[in-house]
Amino acid sequence: MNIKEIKLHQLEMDLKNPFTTSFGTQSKRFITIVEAVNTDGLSGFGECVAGEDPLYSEEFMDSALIAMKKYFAPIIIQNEISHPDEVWDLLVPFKKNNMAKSGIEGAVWDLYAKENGMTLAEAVGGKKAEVDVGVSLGLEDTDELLLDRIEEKVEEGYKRIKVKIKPGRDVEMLRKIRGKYPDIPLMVDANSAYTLDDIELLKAMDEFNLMMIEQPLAAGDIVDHAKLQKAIQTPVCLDESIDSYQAAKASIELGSCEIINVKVGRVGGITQSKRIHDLAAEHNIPLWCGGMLEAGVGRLHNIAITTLSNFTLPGDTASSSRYWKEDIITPEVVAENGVVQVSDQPGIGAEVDFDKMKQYLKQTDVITADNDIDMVFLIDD
Ligand SMILES: O=C(O)CCC(=O)C1=CC=C[C@@H](O)[C@@H]1C(=O)O
Ligand SMILES: [Mg+2]
Repeated sequence: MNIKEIKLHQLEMDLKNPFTTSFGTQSKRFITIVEAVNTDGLSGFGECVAGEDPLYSEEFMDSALIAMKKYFAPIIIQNEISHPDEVWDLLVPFKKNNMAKSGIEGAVWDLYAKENGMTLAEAVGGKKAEVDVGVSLGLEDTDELLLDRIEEKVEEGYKRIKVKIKPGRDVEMLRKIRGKYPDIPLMVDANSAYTLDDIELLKAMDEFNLMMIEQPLAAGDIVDHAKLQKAIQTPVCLDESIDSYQAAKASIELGSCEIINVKVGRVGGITQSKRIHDLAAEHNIPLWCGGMLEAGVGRLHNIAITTLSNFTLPGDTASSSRYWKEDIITPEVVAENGVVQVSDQPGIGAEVDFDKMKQYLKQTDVITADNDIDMVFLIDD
């Protein structure tokens, strides 16, 4: 592959509806679209999913942008790459910054697939022609408003409903949901809002026949998650805790979860997602692909990874129109009856539409071979 420049398109996009979790409410996304251009002028696209503030994880948009600009983009341009799996090895001396790494790596994956006339799904080794999707609903001011939202999404045919919970908005809210919808595939996501002191409350959720409870305890608490999983029947699913292959391995060995939510950005990209996929498959731990309120590029990457066989549970890859008045890709992602068709076009399978993107674009930085890797340390070969 001959990558001659990397462009970092910085977007500010209004969400159609504010999204509330146990750690706060957001109504905008600041997203960087990474464009890797080869010497023939062909472009591959990735998306950096870092949050606006370091609340979901330690990474945030400004830190990720600096990491991409200062380190990761120049390194990718200045090194020979024959396959995108090599990106991880080139970046491995740099600790964490996984969402920044993944944004860059994603663009290289898309470019690689396009250079080889393959879909991104084929390039990652996926076989499915369509994937099942669910929907993730934020907290609403009242349970009644949440029930309205659920009704809408059930009617749209999503394959599972995920609702956010936090202390004070949990058991009673779930009782109302189950009262109205005794049988829908339902799961909850706590975004680390509880501790083991809440074990009786978490046990009480067993009565709701939930598909899983996602990330009830702190990200670093894989030991406590193992204790919790032994005490409750509801499968624990880890999200924030799984920030690497090693974290996945430790969590599986300790019995900290029965399900893993793979977010490509959180684990450092597609190559690491595949490693976690294979490890989980060996241990019969089912996966699903979590969302980060992505624009179209990230959404298509998520669809591609979901085509791997052990992504057996519906992911968060809902229709573009659930999030945006207008997405930046043509065609947009459309879920019909909870199913998204995987595009048969090369790479991510849709065009990044610069005309549409213009309305959101704040700035584009271009990194070329002339950009030095501005480091104090020298890295040994
Ligand atoms: O993209 C989606 O629809 C999923 C949104 C979602 O649930 C999340 C997005 C970003 C950070 C978190 O709040 C959260 C999650 O924890 O999964
Ligand atoms: Mg989550």
